[in-house]
Amino acid sequence: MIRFDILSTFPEMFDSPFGSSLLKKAQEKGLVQIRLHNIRDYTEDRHRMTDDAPYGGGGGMLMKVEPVDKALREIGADREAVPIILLTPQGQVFNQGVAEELSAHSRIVLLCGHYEGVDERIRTKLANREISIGDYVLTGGELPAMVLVDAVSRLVPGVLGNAESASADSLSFGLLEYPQYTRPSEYRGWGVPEVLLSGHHKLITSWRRKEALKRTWLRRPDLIEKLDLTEEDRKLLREVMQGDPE
Ligand SMILES: NC(=O)c1ccc(NC2CCCC2)nc1
Repeated sequence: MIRFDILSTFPEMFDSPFGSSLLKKAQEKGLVQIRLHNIRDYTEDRHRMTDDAPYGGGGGMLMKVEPVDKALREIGADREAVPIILLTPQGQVFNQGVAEELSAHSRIVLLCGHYEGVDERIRTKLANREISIGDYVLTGGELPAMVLVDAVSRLVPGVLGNAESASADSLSFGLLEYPQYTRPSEYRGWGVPEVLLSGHHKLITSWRRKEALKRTWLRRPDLIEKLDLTEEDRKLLREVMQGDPE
């Protein structure tokens, strides 16, 4: 069971991604709980302002610290034990390893910024982690929050059917996915590799491992260095590097 508290000025953005398919089922099964908090509900001025102009001038508006602080105190997130994550391009780059690490927590708080940025005190005094989903700038932290919730939730036991168990993810083993096929075995002259139709599980497993190594080596050689390859892997990789047509 994992509980996400998401602070946002646009909570309605989360309705559809969390209202369908696996994430909806996961909530119905009580495996994942997602609570949305509208930062605007924690403003105290008449205009319910959540942003203001930056000191020192310059264009754009910044997200104010008080409403975020009041929201955090309301949900009672103990800053020591709970990851309070600000989604920001300056953060630690999110990947499968970070998703695995976060899935071990029972509670995660996500702060979604907006406008040109957030008051620095949100970063230094309220959040205790910063995560980026990649090197690009978005209008808000909501989409990164959805990505994080999706990637972490699917690792919670029971969320994925035991068939597609998350542990079988190639990225969990640091490799890209091998080619996958389903019926029909022939379509418009496009066939399926014989080995997959052979029912020979040992051959299928090594074919898949080799294809994953080949694809990773060709597309993401940076991932290869991080692997602790078995002797069998090295043999397969040598064949791949020699352009073995197999
Ligand atoms: N790459 C990212 O994960 C990311 C996160 C937040 C963001 N924009 C937000 C940050 C504060 C104001 C808008 N842009 C990009």
